[in-house]
Amino acid sequence: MERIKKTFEEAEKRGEKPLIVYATACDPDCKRSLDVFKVILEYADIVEVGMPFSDPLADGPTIQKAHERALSSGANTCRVLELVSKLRDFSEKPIVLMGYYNPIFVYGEDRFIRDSKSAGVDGFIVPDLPPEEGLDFSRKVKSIKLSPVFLAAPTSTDDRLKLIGEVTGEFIYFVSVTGITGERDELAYREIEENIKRIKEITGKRTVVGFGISKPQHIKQMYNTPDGFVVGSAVVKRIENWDIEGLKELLSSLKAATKN
Ligand SMILES: O=P(O)(O)OC[C@@H](O)[C@@H](O)c1c[nH]c2ccccc12
Repeated sequence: MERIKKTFEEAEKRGEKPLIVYATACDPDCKRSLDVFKVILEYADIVEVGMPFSDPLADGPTIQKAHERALSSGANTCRVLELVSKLRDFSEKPIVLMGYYNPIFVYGEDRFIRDSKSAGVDGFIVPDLPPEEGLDFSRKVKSIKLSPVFLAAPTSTDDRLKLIGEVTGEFIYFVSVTGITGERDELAYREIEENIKRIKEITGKRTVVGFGISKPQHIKQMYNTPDGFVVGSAVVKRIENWDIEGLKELLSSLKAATKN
């Protein structure tokens, strides 16, 4: 939890908001993925590493294909954790693992949490683990000072947000749309800001926004309210095209937008 907290606090002091960058681990394979994440770490404040899974139900076509590429290159939980520990060798930035529950269950929940901690993971996003079912997971993760990250959606009721606030760790992830991951031209800025205000009032937790963000203007249009911005599909698209220069340009323009 420490690295994440420190990142938010330091960004706040600098008058910035953390840029959280998602990519799928081992896309297109574990070796090249290490190089991709090294590039990402030059720009991102927090890195979100996706664990490849055959049925990523919250993901749109761009990220689905990334999961497929990674799986066909032989990715599995051990290799994802190996990748994280290699990243840890040269960066102290927070690393949050995004993984569906099934592979975690198969690996063994306790073993997974323990091995993630040794690899240098700071937090977990498990999109198919609702807060009601995530109490145990949350307790275990918090007890070793890591951060469970729960999702809130535009449809979350006040009661549900209260529960989400209790089980989540350092921050909440507000999903900007009721739908799947993927780039969007425009976002419902005012509605997003109203929802995030409501979430922060009810839970007292920092709240970041993701789903659909792919341009600096998206961040600028709602700069004041969220505590951080997540970008995924736009990044994964550059990886799919193996356009590393394009990836650097994208990340540098997005990072610039997170500075006030
Ligand atoms: O791809 P987008 O629309 O930029 O959204 C971020 C998202 O990719 C990343 O946070 C993520 C990837 N898979 C997820 C599943 C659930 C929640 C979040 C995610």
